[in-house]
Amino acid sequence: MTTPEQSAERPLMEIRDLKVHYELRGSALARLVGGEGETVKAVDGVNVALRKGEVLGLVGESGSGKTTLGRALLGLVRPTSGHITYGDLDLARMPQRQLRSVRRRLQMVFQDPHAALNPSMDLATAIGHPLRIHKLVKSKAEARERVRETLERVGLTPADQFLDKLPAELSGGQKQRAVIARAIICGPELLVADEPISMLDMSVRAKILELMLELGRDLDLTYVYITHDLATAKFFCDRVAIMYLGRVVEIGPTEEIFADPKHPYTKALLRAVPDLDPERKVPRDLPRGEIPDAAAPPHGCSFHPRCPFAFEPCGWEARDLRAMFERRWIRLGEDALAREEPLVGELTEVDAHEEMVRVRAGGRAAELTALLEEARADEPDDPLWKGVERIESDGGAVVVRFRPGIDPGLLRVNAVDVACHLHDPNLSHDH
Ligand SMILES: Nc1ncnc2c1ncn2[C@@H]1O[C@H](COP(=O)(O)OP(=O)(O)OP(=O)(O)O)[C@@H](O)[C@H]1O
Repeated sequence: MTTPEQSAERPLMEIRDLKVHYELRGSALARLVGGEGETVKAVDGVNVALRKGEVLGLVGESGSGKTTLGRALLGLVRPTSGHITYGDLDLARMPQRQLRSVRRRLQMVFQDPHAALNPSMDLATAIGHPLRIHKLVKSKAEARERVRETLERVGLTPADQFLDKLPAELSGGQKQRAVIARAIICGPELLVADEPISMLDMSVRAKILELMLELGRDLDLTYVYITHDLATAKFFCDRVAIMYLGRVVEIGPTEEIFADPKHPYTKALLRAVPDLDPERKVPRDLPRGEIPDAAAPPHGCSFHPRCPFAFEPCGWEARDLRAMFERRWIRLGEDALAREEPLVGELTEVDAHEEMVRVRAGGRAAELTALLEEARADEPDDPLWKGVERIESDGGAVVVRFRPGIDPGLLRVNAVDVACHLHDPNLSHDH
């Protein structure tokens, strides 16, 4: 059965299995010894259908891939694979030359209005520029008239007083209004707004968002709003997509995401709101660990090393065991480190994505096994232990085997799609 929502009109844009991977060349030394560069998976398999007229928020910590995804939607970044269907076109595969003509309909509002405007160009020239590029006006006078109307629309009034101004003569809020004017002057359908208010004074932030909402209604715009700030996402967005390491981990109506977040990462982000420090990008109470490196994302669910609810299928690997020891030594101090580190020395060098780890214990296999059991007894609730299937001796070595990890896909729960095994009725767990 299709719900009214599903049977609604065709999406404005459909993003399917989109990947943007960057090849890093690697250090000179690594290349000399034949090593390969790393690949940063900035966007790693995103599926989203953008509905006409909606405001979709892309929310996540720094490095989660929001900007890369937003830029890919406008053809400003070449995807590695996947599709971006816009009308009958696939923007992911279009040659740059053809993309240029589509870009009139797809515009971006940047974070820094000071950098977005050429300091030596007056507003009439700067805002009118796209009209001339896309040959939408016949004369300078016509362009000036269109700019005048657009300035009125964005609240830079009386427009005549702004036409000949230079950016330096404007306040931050006025500059962002000018940037918005330039973005809407060619009649776009989609605006990707990347942190459009984060560099503005607190006093003008709400006014800019209100202006964008008003323009959205009047001009039938669709917005992708990129932010790490959940408070503004709650105010501004119809739907929110929570991103983590290049993937959408939860997406749904803003109201439901805020009232009943399903992914442990979304829950952790929401606990950090309201926030007294708007500059802080990483929620203080996020579970252990930093956001991992996008060049070597964790196995299975990328969030599992930080997730307090992680369980058997979440993607345990050798690195998690090493991280457990690092936490243990921070907790127990120098003495434990001096005593235990030589025993698990090889383990601390393990970096691979391995579902098993073999540590040559140099004749001390029994001691190492005992240490692992001691660590488990000390912190039995550490989710890592759910992932450890077996610890066994093999000759002089100790082998730790992990349960096989499964990559979580998006599952529908109420009105929300969430990529988390906790919500998969086919996987047994005790939460
Ligand atoms: N041109 C590039 N070359 C290599 N890596 C890149 C490039 N652009 C982005 N990345 C990497 O891709 C990942 C995602 O970056 P992106 O800027 O999209 O994230 P973000 O969520 O927008 O972060 P922020 O909020 O800090 O802008 C990061 O690890 C980043 O370092």
